[in-house]
Amino acid sequence: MFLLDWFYGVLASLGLWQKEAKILFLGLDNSGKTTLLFMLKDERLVQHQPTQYPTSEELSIGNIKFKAFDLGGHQIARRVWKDYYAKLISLCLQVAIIFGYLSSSFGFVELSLDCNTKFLFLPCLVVRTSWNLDMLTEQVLTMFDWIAFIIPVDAVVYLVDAYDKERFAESKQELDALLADEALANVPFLVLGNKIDIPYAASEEELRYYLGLANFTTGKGKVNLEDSNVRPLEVFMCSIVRKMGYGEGFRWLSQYI
Ligand SMILES: Nc1nc2c(ncn2[C@@H]2O[C@H](COP(=O)(O)OP(=O)(O)OP(=O)(O)O)[C@@H](O)[C@H]2O)c(=O)[nH]1
Ligand SMILES: [Mg+2]
Repeated sequence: MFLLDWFYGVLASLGLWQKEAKILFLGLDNSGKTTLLFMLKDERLVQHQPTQYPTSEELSIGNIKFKAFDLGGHQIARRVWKDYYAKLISLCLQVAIIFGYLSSSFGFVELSLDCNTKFLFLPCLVVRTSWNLDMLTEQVLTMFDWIAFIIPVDAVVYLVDAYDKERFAESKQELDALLADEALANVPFLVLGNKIDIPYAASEEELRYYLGLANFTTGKGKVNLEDSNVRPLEVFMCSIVRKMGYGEGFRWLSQYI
């Protein structure tokens, strides 16, 4: 009961109570994505190795669902960011191959189709002879993973290490690419300037300036953007290790999810 109250408290305080959301945590390596994910999950500070593979955490109690995807921020991981919000074509191929495998396994192709159509199913027949049951199971599981991933993204939380000024240009480049991507058009962006506990970390104004967001943020507090066709975008400064700042950011974000 205590645990339930606690979870309810954390999610309610972040404005995520009774919401079902898919949120991507993006940002350069070392910006604090995994630290934030686990802070939200366990309210504990844990030292993590750099994330090598995409991970997701789902907090679900009653009708609260909050699924966060941490895709890692190093160079190679960044290449798959796009995959995780636009895997539709690959998924269609995957479904076609599995359908082909199953239909050819049941003799459907041999029995009911004419010669020309059978030719189209040739790749499926090749797959059938080269796959075993384990491979099929693996493909089906992968397919379910992908289905989870292509469910449209509700929000992006983009983390920036506010102390690492030398990497602001690199971070801006990645952020610009995300903001320009059609697949994420109109998706709300919460930009978190993290690590403000470190002396000489950038101020909010500096960060807005270096990320080129000075004239693009849409306003803190309750701002109704429903009819304006403007993407909600705002910068909040935070320190995950001190548990400060990101709560306001999530509360702001929750009004657009
Ligand atoms: N001082 C300070 N350090 C932080 C803060 N948040 C995270 N860190 C540290 O920053 C480092 C990187 O944190 P991670 O959460 O692993 O970063 P990441 O974005 O997941 O990095 P990749 O997995 O490589 O993409 C760790 O040493 C954290 O302890 C913060 O608020 N303040
Ligand atoms: Mg990580």
